[in-house]
Amino acid sequence: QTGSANTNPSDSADDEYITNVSIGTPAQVLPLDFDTGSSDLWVFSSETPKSSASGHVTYSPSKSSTAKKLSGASWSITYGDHSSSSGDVYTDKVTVGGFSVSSQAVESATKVSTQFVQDTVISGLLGLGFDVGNTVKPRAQKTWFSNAANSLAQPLFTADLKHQQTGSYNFGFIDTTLAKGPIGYTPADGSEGYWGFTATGYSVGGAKLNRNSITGIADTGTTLLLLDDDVVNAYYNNVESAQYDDSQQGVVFDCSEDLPSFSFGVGGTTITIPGSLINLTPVSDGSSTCFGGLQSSADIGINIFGDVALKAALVVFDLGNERLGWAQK
Ligand SMILES: O=C(CNCCc1c[nH]c2ccccc12)Nc1scc(-c2ccccc2)c1C(=O)NCc1ccccc1
Repeated sequence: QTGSANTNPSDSADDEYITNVSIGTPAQVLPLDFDTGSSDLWVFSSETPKSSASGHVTYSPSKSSTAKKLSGASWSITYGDHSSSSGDVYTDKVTVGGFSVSSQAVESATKVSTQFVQDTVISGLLGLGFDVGNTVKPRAQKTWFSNAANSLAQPLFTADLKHQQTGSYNFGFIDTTLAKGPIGYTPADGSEGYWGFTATGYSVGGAKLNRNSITGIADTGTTLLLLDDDVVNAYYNNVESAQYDDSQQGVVFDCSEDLPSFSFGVGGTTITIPGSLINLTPVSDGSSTCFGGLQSSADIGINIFGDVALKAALVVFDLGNERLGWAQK
């Protein structure tokens, strides 16, 4: 058994990726942000204040014959950017890419922060992190993938995110035709709920990889590639017009710059992010100043290989073998 779902960038900056999910009977289709950096499946619902839910597709458990209230359960999540949501919990049938989980915890939002209220292209998140990261109390719930894993042909999924094109999340199989290079595997550390791993070194502009390892997480729910200052400086020292912009809270440069590539070693293979993927977007419409896709992780305390890095690879999230696979695209 397998599943395969298309995923699309939400806007011209590839800020997030939208995947349609069917919940309940009859199916209610919601656009969700699949997030390997968290472990809750939460949605805008009939219980979300009308003013907050305006413009969003919502889930109505009362309209689903298979919905059941999970009595006494609640959830509350806050992300590093201080966005947050909370609410109560139902179980219902959830289908992703043609594969169904009959009794999935669907976390209904009774409160959502402004950031999510304004982000009307998504109706919530589908966490693909490890179950230990789930916020439901008094008993943590399993992610959709964790519930599906034992019935899938293989207990793994792949992410194939693309710049301004349709990509895919595949469950239970690896479509190697999506990759150009071999898959390099490395152990995954799920103890914090994230898909943690260590890159063995990095290089700028196609030079030979150094041996400075980088430990971080593979996070489809974060837009940027967030790394230590010494790595970020080594990269932008090659970009003539690069400078830190206080108002933008990041490094910006002339949009006309020919950016160098950034490579990292993982599982015996090398993943190269073309410079074009690091030129993320103009700081505002029509501006000739662009915002970098590589930024500092200094004030975060964790390195995040977000969408900017993931777009360069086919990434295998292999729960069965507790490992991550990376292949150049
Ligand atoms: O939370 C996730 C994955 N889900 C994101 C869902 C989401 C959070 N706003 C959203 C808004 C829209 C859609 C999805 C999301 N990843 C991790 S691990 C550590 C941090 C972190 C910890 C401390 C400080 C900073 C980050 C984050 C983080 O906050 N990333 C988002 C971000 C990272 C940097 C800048 C902005 C956001």
